[in-house]
Formats: sequence, C-alpha cells, structure tokens
Amino acid sequence: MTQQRDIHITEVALRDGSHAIAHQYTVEQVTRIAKALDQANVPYIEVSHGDGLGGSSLQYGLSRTNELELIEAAVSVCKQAKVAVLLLPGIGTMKELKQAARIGAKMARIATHVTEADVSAQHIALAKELGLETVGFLMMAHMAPVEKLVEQAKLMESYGADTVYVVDSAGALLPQEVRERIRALRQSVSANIGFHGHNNLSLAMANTLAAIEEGATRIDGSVRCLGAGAGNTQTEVLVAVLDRMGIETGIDLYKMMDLAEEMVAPILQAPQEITRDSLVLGYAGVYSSFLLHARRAAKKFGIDSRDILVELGKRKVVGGQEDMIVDVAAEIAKKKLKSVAH
Ligand SMILES: CC[C@H](O)CC(=O)C(=O)O
Ligand SMILES: [Mn+2]
Repeated sequence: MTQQRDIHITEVALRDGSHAIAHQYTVEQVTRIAKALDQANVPYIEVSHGDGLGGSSLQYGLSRTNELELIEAAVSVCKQAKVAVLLLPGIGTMKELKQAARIGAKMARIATHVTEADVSAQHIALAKELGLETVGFLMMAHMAPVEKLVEQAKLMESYGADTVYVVDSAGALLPQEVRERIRALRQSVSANIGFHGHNNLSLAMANTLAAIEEGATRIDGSVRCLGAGAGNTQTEVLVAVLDRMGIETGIDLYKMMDLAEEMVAPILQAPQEITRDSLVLGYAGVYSSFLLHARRAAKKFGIDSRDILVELGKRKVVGGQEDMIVDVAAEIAKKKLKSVAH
C-alpha cells in the first residue's frame, strides 16, 4: 500500500511509551499493537527500550522482555510499516544496532544531547552501512541556542543522517521557539527535518503544528500520548487535525482511533495526563524520562518529587546523569532534616 504523504509519522508508543509502563511490554502486546498500526498504514513504528537499544539496566529500568524479541515480533507482523529503533551511543552499542538490522529493523534513530552530535558519527555511519534509513535525534533541544542546534544538525547531516530531528525531550519549548529552530534548520540543512514533542506544558500538538508549518515533514506521535512525562503528541488526534488541514499522512483515522481505544488504553494503569510532576518537567526543563526515577527517589527519601525536579532543572542535568536524581534527593532530604532540627 503506497500513498503520497505530506507528513511521515513515526509512532513511538512502543518505545517512548515504554517509559510510561516502566518497560513492561510483552511480546503479545507488541505484536497486537504493531499489527494494528501497520494495518492503519502508519509508515514507521519505533520499538526499543524507552532509553533505546541496550537501555534495560538497573540505571534505566529493566525491561520485562528482551527488546530484540519485541523488535522481531513487530517486524514479523508489519507488511508495509518499517520498524525503527532508537540508539543512544553509550547506552546502546554497535553490536545491538547490527542485531536490530539483522532481525529486520529498517530505520535507526541515533540520539545525542543537543550539543553532543559528534558522538553520533560512528553510529550514523554504521547505520548507513547497514542500509538503514538514518535519523539524527538532537535531544533536549531547548538547552541550546538556535545557532548551536544548527551547527549540531549540520554535523549529523555530514555523518550521513537522512533526517535530523528537533527533540523537545523536556516538553519545555514554546511554539515560537519551535518555529525558530525548524526555520533555521530548513535554511541550513538539506536533510529532512523532524520534530518530536512532549506534552508537559500541554504544547505538544501546538508545537508539532508549528514545526509542520515551518517545514518539518517527519513527525513523531504516540497513540494515547503514551510516552515519558506527560507523553507525546497524540497520534490519532494529530492524524485527525492534519486531515482537517488538508495535510496527507496516509493513515486510516478510524483504525487509529480503534486501536487506541481497544488495545492501548487497556494497557495503561492510569491515563497519560499532565500531573503536577509532569508539568514541573516542562516548567523546569527536565528530561521527561526522569519522571518515574524522581517519583521513586521522592518516595524513598520522603520528599516532594517537584523539589527534586526543580533542582535537576537548575543543575541542567541531562540524559545519562540519572544517578544524580538520587544524589539530589538525598541532599534535599538532608537539608530538610537539618531545618527541622533547628
Ligand atoms: C532516553 C531517550 C529519550 O527518551 C529519547 C526521547 O524520546 C526524548 O529525548 O524525548
Ligand atoms: Mn521522547
């Protein structure tokens, strides 16, 4: 089934959504959901641990099921969709990327902090060598000025990335800031431009539309918003909105609505919504995937998770520094004890 598409959507519920369910996907769930997404004509379906290939660990959260089994399951039921994998150099390795390609992944998204594109060079080169469609994924895009983002995107393009993404990992960007970033990239790189939003400030949809209006053609969505923090731009809603705008995604809206309601909603222990914690992520500019870790640390030390998140924001902590969450929580608890003693 080929169709002319104005916007190419990558569905991330089976990867970013894994954060929201503490990486507990089963083969059965992934098979059912991937099959339904494929039948709804979604072009790309990302499957990996929430922190990318190799993420299953005590630091990032143990997966219930080996991600290679999940990827294999998705590949086995996709007739037209391409299965994508995410890889953060340092968490995932070349070996895992090769394994993913061997079992049928067709797209690799290589993610780095927005100022560290240089660490993606070898992984992007390997992905191209393996014949994968390759994306450079610049995370925490709110933390760098526009010129820096452009410089880093150019690096990824020079390594061979077909597409470069602006990733609003903290859900902290405002629509005007998204516009500036996408516009600047459009003027400076020839690669496709993509946008990945988080809904911590309830701006994922507005930011996604701003990105599209400025020329982004690769867009991430997640069924029922399933993703870290308050989740991502809701795919089935995005498909409906773009349809109203006369923008073609090639995706069957009713099929998306049905799978969201019947397959994804029942997996969730609680609806994906903007809670006080996820709101603080966007407000303080903290990595969305820190949310569950901060909640656990808050419980352990008997403190408010918002205090941890605000402090992490002040210290500009980035992905890979998850161990800081417990350190910060311990410091806050100590200060609290001292102030009670005085
Ligand atoms: C830890 C990887 C991260 O979840 C990637 C991503 O989706 C983001 O930065 O938003
Ligand atoms: Mn994300």
